[in-house]
Amino acid sequence: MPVAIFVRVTTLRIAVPNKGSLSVPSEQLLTAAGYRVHRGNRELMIDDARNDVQFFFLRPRDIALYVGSGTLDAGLTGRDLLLDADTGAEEILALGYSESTFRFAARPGAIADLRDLDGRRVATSYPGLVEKHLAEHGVQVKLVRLEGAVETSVQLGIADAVADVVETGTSLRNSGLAVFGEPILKSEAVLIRRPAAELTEESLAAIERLRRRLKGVLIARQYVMIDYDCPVEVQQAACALTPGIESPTVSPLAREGWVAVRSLVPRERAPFVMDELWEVGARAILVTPLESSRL
Ligand SMILES: Nc1ncnc2c1ncn2[C@@H]1O[C@H](COP(=O)(O)OP(=O)(O)OP(=O)(O)O)[C@@H](O)[C@H]1O
Ligand SMILES: O=P(O)(O)OC[C@H]1O[C@H](OP(=O)(O)OP(=O)(O)O)[C@H](O)[C@@H]1O
Ligand SMILES: [Mg+2]
Repeated sequence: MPVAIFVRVTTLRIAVPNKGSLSVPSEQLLTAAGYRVHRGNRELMIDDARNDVQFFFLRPRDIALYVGSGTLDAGLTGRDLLLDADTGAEEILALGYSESTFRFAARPGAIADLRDLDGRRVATSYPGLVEKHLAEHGVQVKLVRLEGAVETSVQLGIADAVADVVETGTSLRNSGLAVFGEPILKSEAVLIRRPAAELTEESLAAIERLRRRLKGVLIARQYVMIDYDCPVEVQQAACALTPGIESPTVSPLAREGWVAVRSLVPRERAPFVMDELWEVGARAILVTPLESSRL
């Protein structure tokens, strides 16, 4: 007797980093955006039926491959990994974490300029990115491909220079290396999707919804809501300090000659804006964090 197997067809299949520095902040961001993405038991896939999304937990380095080939619709990865894989997947939103630069480094004084690399051995885990950059500058090197701990390769004598991720610079310093030349790239976590031409209208709309949700959380993290009361005479000066993203909301107060103002201010500016508002005569100044937004 034939057995009917019910397979749910999801609108969106999304790749999420399963380890490394992208993994925890990616899960936190998706959770804050209302997705069920927490892996209680090292699951390889989570079916978030309520949002009509399936999440696949993959190595960060492989994510651009899955998305570029159309196996998955969207994913979270690093810009450097996306460009290294060069699969046709498109960056559609910068996510603001796992920030780094990608740079050349060598023993101090050994190599000063990109052109000095000609004919030398360069170690990297990002061969695609490095080859493309060097080709654009007409420089030919012997690439040494490594999985990680790239900085150690010069000390161990298998390379003359490295091209690697730099954040604080501690790894380079500990290996007795110094950067040279211009940064190859500024990287951070990014949301990527299949080339738009390959997506159905329904999938495109679902990815746009995902993008808007993630952006809403990022904006909520960057801004706080500020509320204050002020005399009508200083309203203009106060509003100039809190212009908001579009325009502040001004409402009349029961107290004659006073208004209440509500606006968004960048989180790190909030204490300074509060001081300045007080100086112009605003009172009852309150700051509240945002959980999410849709602007
Ligand atoms: N120290 C770091 N600071 C900021 N971003 C980093 C750092 N190391 C790696 N990244 C970024 O994290 C992303 C993922 O890189 P990768 O897969 O190498 O993860 P990882 O955090 O280095 O973990 P692992 O080395 O265990 O694989 C890349 O976009 C890379 O630029
Ligand atoms: O400038 P820093 O703050 O030192 O950070 C940069 C280092 O961090 C990452 O290394 P990771 O620990 O992931 O090891 P890996 O090189 O083996 O990936 C990256 O590959 C660099 O080596
Ligand atoms: Mg690493």
